[in-house]
Amino acid sequence: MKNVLTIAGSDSSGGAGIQADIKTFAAHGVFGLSVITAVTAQNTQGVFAVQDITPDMIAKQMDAIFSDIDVAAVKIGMVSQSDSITTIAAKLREWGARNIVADTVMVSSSGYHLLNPAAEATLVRELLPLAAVVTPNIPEAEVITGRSIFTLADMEEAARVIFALGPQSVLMKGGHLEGDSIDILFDGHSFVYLDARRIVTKNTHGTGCTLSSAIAANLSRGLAAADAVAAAKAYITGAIEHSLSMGKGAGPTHHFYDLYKKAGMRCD
Ligand SMILES: Nc1ncnc2c1ncn2[C@@H]1O[C@H](COP(=O)(O)OP(=O)(O)O)[C@@H](O)[C@H]1O
Ligand SMILES: Cc1ncc(COP(=O)(O)O)c(N)n1
Repeated sequence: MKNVLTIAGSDSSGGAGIQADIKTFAAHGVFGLSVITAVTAQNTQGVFAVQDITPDMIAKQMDAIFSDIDVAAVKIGMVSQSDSITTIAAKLREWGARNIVADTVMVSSSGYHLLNPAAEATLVRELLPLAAVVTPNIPEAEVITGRSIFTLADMEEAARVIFALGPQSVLMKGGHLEGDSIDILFDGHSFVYLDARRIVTKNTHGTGCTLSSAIAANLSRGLAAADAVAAAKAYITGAIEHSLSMGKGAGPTHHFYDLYKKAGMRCD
C-alpha cells in the first residue's frame, strides 16, 4: 500500500484539514500519515481559535516519518507562520520528498485568516518551487499574482503567472466564480479544462482540502499529473454531490457514499 502524508492543520469539526485529508486517503486506498501544523477550534459555522504547533515539533514529526517510512506523496495544507513554512520546505528538501501537492490555504471559507498575511510571500517563495501541483483558489491566486480574476481568461493568465513561480503545474480552481465549477490545469505548455456542473449546496466545507489530497493519493499511485487531477476532480464532485447537512453552517463533503450505498445505508 502507498503511504501518503498530509502536512496541515486539524479541524475539530472533521470537514477540512487533516481530518478531510485522512478520509480522502482512506477512500483512495492509500495509507494516511500526518504532520499537524496547528490545532483549530472550528465547526461548520467558523474558526474560533488556532494554536500553532512549534516549528521544532513540526520538524520532529517529519523526521519521525521520513526516517522510517517510504512516503509516496505529500499534500501540504494549512501552515500559518513563516518559520513553520521554512522548516517544512527545508525538511521536504532534506528528505527528498516526491509528488508534493501544495494547497495554498490562506483564508477559510468562513473568513478566518489561516495563513498569517505576513507569511504569504514565504509560502510562495518556499513551497511553490517544491510542488508537482499547486492548487490555488481564486482569492488565493489574486493574492499571489496581485491581479483580480473575473473570467476564465483571467484564470489562465493567473495560472501562467503562478507557474512562473516554480511549480511543475498549476491547478487554478474556479469554485469561486459564477456558473459551472471549472478548474484549469496548466503545465507550462497547455491548458486542460476540468468542467463540472455547479452543485447547489451550502455544504462545501473542506472541498479544497479534499481535492488536493485526492490529487496526492492519485500521484502516489503513479498517475501523471493530468490524470491525477482529472480523477480528483471527479472525486470532489461526487463528494460535494453527497455532502452532509451537519451542524448549523457549511457541512462537510462525503467520502464514503459508494460504500454506504453498497451496504444499503442512507448516505445523505
Ligand atoms: N458548488 C460546487 N459544485 C461543484 N464543484 C464545486 C463547487 N464548489 C467548489 N467546487 C469544486 O471544488 C474544488 C475546490 O473548490 P474551490 O471552492 O475553488 O476551492 P477552495 O475549497 O480552496 O476554496 C474545485 O474543483 C471546485 O471547482
Ligand atoms: C485546518 C483547516 N485547514 C483548511 C481549511 C480550509 O477549508 P475551507 O476553505 O473549506 O474552510 C480549514 N477550514 N481548516
